[in-house]
Amino acid sequence: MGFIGLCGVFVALLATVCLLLLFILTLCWWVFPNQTHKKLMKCGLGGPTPSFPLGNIKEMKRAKNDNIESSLVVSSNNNVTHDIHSHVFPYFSCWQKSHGKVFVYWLGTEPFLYIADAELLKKMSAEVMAKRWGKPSVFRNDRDPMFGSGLVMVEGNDWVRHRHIVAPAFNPINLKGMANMMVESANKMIDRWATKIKLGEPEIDVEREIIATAGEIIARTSFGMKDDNARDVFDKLRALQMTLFKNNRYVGVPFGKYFNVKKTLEAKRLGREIDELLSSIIEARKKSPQKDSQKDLLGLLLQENHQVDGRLGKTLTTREVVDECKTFFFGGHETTALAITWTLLLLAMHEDWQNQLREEIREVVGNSQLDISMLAGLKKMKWVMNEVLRLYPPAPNVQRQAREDIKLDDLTVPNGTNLWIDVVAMHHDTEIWGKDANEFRPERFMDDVNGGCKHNMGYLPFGFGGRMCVGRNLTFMEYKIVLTLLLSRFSFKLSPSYNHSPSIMLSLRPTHGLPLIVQPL
Ligand code: HEM
Repeated sequence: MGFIGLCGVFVALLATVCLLLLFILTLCWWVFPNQTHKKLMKCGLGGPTPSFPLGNIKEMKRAKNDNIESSLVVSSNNNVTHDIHSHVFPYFSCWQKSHGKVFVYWLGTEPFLYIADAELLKKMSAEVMAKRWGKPSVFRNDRDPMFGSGLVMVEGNDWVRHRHIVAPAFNPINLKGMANMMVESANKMIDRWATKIKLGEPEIDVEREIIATAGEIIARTSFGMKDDNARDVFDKLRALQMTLFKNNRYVGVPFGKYFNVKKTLEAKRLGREIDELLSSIIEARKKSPQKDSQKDLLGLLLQENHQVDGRLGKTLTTREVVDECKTFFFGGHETTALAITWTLLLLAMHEDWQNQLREEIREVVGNSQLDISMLAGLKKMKWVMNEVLRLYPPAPNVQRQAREDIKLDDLTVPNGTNLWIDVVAMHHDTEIWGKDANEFRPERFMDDVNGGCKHNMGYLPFGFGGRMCVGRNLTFMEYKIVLTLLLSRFSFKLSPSYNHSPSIMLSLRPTHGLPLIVQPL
């Protein structure tokens, strides 16, 4: 065969490969997603019309940008409103008006079943056990540098294995050993604030301060912060979070990651460096003669791993332990910090509750040193926490992906369907909470763990079913320790410069920080 003949064969081969690729992409981006969409529409569901390749992202971004600069102040008494759903999820709130509490919308080429209906969720979780749920592949890929194959993202039997090893580390007896680390980090922050106040600067951005402190606490409780390697990991984890979430994102859009190649590559580099540093910390720990005396989560994971070593399917590899450490950091610090931050906003607005909590602290702790056994006595503080997590849930949504067809009465959710559960909408729904759903009333939790909600799936700050948050005991402890120390030293007032504009950046946070006027007692 001559040169021209060879070229012809090569061109024909290339054309075949291109056609095949085009065929596969058409199937993945158009045919399969539209089949799912049609099946859901046949069950009577509606939703906004998508366009290719962005789906409904354009409308979502437009609505979000319109809201970001606006503030939710009720002008009469300069008070803020807690009716935040239409502000943080303006697109969902708008689509709910036309399509109800369950509808289909699209992120890029991925249809999502939107759910703000507690009853439907109850039926689904009764039908599908934790192990049989998946997590949307688009989010698993997008958040790979943060969570890898950590507990938040793993599925099936791997999830069961990880959960069996990770959950015992968070039992209250193990957590006791971490209380001192929390007290030390909180006291460092308190000293910083006291110095600022002495210098005549009583206005403090408590959000920034508390996120930094909670980051330090989670790093210390997860993998220790004794050496430079650990500090380096901590700095890089924070940088990774900024890189991933300050970036304009196009999740679900074909090649969306590459719209900002620089940021994507930076995230990959940081992810790689963090993995290497954490691996070296873990290997050093395994060889350390004092490894059993280190009471952080990593020490407990390695012990747990060691105890069951040899039994099939019950151990984590070093790679998996790395991913769990990252998962604790990303899943645990900002969520807890935001629970404390929103609490300080609400206490600054409700001086009566600030005083009630201070009184309770006086009764329970008195002049003694704060001891972990006292925390259970802080009952009103628990009601306040529950109410804050209802009004401002740091984890504002939960996602799932069906791994099989799910049949519920008239609705069939096809295998592969992504689900988006809108926790903010459910927590503010007057149909299940009553007319005062948007008011701060901690006493609703006095005699009822569900806060008087008419539906037991209407309150989901820590998720639901077997995948319920594994770190919630750690949060309860940290919340009570930090708040007790803060309320014992300072009083809080809202600064006139506060602009109430909650927004979603993975978690639900105050867009412009939380400046408070802090005074020593
Ligand atoms: C206020 C604080 C917190 C909130 C609001 C929160 C919220 C949640 C929610 C909603 C889920 C369920 C996600 C889903 O079903 O897809 C979850 C799961 C999880 N959380 Fe938390 N979390 C908090 C604190 C923590 C802490 C302190 C840690 C660890 C240090 C942690 C680690 C995890 C892990 C590993 C999972 C995955 C559990 C599983 O899938 O089996 N969280 N969290």
